[in-house]
Amino acid sequence: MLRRGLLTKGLNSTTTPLATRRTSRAALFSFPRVPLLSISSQTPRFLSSAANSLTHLKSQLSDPTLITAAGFIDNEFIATSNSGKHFAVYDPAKGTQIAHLPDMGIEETERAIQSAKKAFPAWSQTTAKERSTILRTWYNLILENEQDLAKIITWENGKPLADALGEVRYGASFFEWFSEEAKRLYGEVIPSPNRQQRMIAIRQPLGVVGIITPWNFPNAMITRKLGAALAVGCTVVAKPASETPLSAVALYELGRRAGVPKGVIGLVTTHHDTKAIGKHLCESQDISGISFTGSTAVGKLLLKQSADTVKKVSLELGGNAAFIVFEDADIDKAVDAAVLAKFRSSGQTCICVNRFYVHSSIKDVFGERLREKVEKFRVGSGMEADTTHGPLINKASVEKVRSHVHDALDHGAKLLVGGKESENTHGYFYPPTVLTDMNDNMRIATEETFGPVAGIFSFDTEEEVLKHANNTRFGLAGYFFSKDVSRCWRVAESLQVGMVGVNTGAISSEVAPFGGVKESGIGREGARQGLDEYTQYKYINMAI
Ligand SMILES: NC(=O)c1ccc[n+]([C@@H]2O[C@H](COP(=O)([O-])OP(=O)(O)OC[C@H]3O[C@@H](n4cnc5c(N)ncnc54)[C@H](O)[C@@H]3O)[C@@H](O)[C@H]2O)c1
Ligand SMILES: O=CCCC(=O)O
Repeated sequence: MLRRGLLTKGLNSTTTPLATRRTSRAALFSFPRVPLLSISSQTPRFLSSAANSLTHLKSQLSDPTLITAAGFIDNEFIATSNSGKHFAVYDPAKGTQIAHLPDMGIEETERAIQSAKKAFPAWSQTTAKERSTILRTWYNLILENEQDLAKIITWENGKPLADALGEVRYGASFFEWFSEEAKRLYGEVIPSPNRQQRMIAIRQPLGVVGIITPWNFPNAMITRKLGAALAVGCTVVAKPASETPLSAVALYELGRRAGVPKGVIGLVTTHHDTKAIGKHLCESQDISGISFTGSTAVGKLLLKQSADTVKKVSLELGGNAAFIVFEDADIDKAVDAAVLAKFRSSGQTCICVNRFYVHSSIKDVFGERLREKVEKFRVGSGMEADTTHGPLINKASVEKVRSHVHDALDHGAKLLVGGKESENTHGYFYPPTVLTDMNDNMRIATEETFGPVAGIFSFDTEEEVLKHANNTRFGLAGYFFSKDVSRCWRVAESLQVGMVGVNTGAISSEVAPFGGVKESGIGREGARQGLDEYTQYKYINMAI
């Protein structure tokens, strides 16, 4: 399952570091080694090492101009911050620095806001067809550059190249979808109760919106928001995660080429000033809406910070998905879906399963078949062709996953596979792990692990499992397997979540409303509902 420098102690131990054991293909993507230092200890020599890495990355692309270590304000790439500070971006498969981006602050954010504010009147008055054409052109450019965009995702996020390519296409699908939906922003003609009045409701763009995105889908989480915002005529100031800003910059370069007018899209890159910039976006009277994807804790903070200016806030937050396998399920299909729904992006998606509930009569066979599948995973650098699962994003993520596994074992869980880390890896890896005999006293029962750990709980009745599945403040996604049609309706309607997969582990699509209930969020992305987050109704009463 684990290989090269990642081999698990006790399974197949080795002392050779990953970096020295690359395949020839992977060697194409190896970077000069740069010592790990904290950002505050950066020196010019240090910056130049990262610049070398960046030059090396560029040389691997068909179009090197897609990578720029810069933010984007007023249609210009800005490579230095006002403070002169930079922050580092790491390759999570090696733990080495690959780029330094300008660590922007309030001043640059305000400049981006003012630029977007200035651009709003003209952009909001373009026709739907004009906006649609620009989005469609941008979509085509993304597909033309999909291989390069995928490499950039893998470099900074770590996911396997094939998954990164999947993300690029998924991300592009939001531009395609919203280029079409732009033309269908229909209002309503309301049958008037008064013969002397005619009533209509039109839909108008909010204005300038602030967008904050996470690192787990560095491309698609931006396009899902940008596509909808631009389609209705909003202008945008976006702040990508500091772990993965290069994907955002590459998208912006393609947006510039697609003809997005000056000021319509701004991009502020930051690490140190993340909190201050988030607060500034929320409190600015020139920002009319906030759209955030990330953790529930930060989402709550942004919601509070937006209260004083009464902003429309759209939140796509954390989850704690249950995956229920009833006694009448097709077990093989359930196991295949479990692999996808749990281990996609090494467990780092918001809709990843956090708790498996398997009927007690099939718990052992389900666990055994899942173990067999997981043992076949190939964990390693996302750049290597046979890698099925990449690293986690950073050290803190590995520590959280480790603590969840230790906590489960301390409370009586049994390890079916994984759980033992290599001492020889340079990146942020955790071995895909399956635990059984889980119980409610374990942290995994209530906290989102956001990593490659499947914990199997057992149950006996439908009533009991629904109670457990819904016993959480999260409500993003839920999955279940059953062949009983009545039960399928019953359970789908009873799960307290925004999205349900019935006999499937793959639910994401640009045409479907993505979002959660309870503390998993407010609002929907994708689908026609995705436009609602960026528009408001205006009622017009016309006396005749
Ligand atoms: N519901 C969804 O669609 C969805 C999608 C992806 C990720 N997520 C959730 O995101 C979490 C993982 O992502 P993460 O660790 O990057 O989340 P995070 O909340 O730490 O970061 C998300 C973004 O918010 C920024 N940020 C952090 N603190 C901030 C602050 N005080 N003010 C303003 N911005 C701030 C980060 O820089 C990043 O850009 C998980 O909980 C996952 O479930 C949800
Ligand atoms: O991580 C959250 C988004 C995942 C998806 O859109 O499928």
